[in-house]
Amino acid sequence: MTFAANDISMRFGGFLALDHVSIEMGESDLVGLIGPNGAGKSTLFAVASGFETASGGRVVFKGQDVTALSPAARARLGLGRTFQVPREFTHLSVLDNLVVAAPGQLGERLVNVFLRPGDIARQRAEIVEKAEGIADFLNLARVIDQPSGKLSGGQKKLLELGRVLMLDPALILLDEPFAGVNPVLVGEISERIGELNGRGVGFLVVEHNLQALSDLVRRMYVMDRGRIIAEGTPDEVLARDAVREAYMGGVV
Ligand SMILES: Nc1ncnc2c1ncn2[C@@H]1O[C@H](COP(=O)(O)OP(=O)(O)OP(=O)(O)O)[C@@H](O)[C@H]1O
Repeated sequence: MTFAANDISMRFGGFLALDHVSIEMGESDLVGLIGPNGAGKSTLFAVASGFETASGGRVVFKGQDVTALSPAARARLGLGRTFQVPREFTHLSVLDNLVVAAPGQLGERLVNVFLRPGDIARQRAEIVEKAEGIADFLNLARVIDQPSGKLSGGQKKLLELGRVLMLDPALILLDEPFAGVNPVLVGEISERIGELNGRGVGFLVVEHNLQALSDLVRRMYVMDRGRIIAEGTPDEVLARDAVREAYMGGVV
């Protein structure tokens, strides 16, 4: 087991956004998380990645209790996330957006700028090379010098994925990778996720495009009103009455 959210509750005032939610993922798992608006998916992501502290429960990653760790500390352990609305620096180029996402850069500490300029240059060259490799893999090489604000919606999603890949993650929490993306790029993003998964990267994917998600993942959790209401293969889960009812009274 690589990742587990155990018995997570999240209370906002009198409102219980997460009600004893548990999910588990094995190594290199590829799992979906679906549910109607307001079900609690984003809140669960926020708790899993450390952006919110749950009212109860534990988050375990690679056998370690990470419940009290910051998002950055979790990222250093290999737990990465993307956001529903991409958070790239729009005025920076694609390359620079990837470069600044690399963790632990020597040049961040002023003392190193004076004492270790050679090391900084070497590290920078390595990071640029890694960023170029990732841009190639994501089919962003053509636009690598463009300001990222000029990218299409789908390219921004790819860049967001690229920024997480700079962390060498073992597990990526992907928040709506297909939202606002044209169908051709949906296919391309799915392919890249599949390839990364084949190389051992695990994914938990929140997505409203149930067709594209069903084609991608092996297993799905369904949330409704703060609870997990179903778990299984996409076909199993989408056939269940409770799931169909949760979605607009039966129209999935
Ligand atoms: N910081 C907060 N303060 C108060 N209520 C919150 C907060 N964050 C989320 N909620 C509430 O918790 C519930 C779950 O929200 P959440 O965003 O997790 O749902 P979701 O499943 O991700 O929905 P969507 O698919 O629309 O993104 C909602 O009713 C939301 O209003």
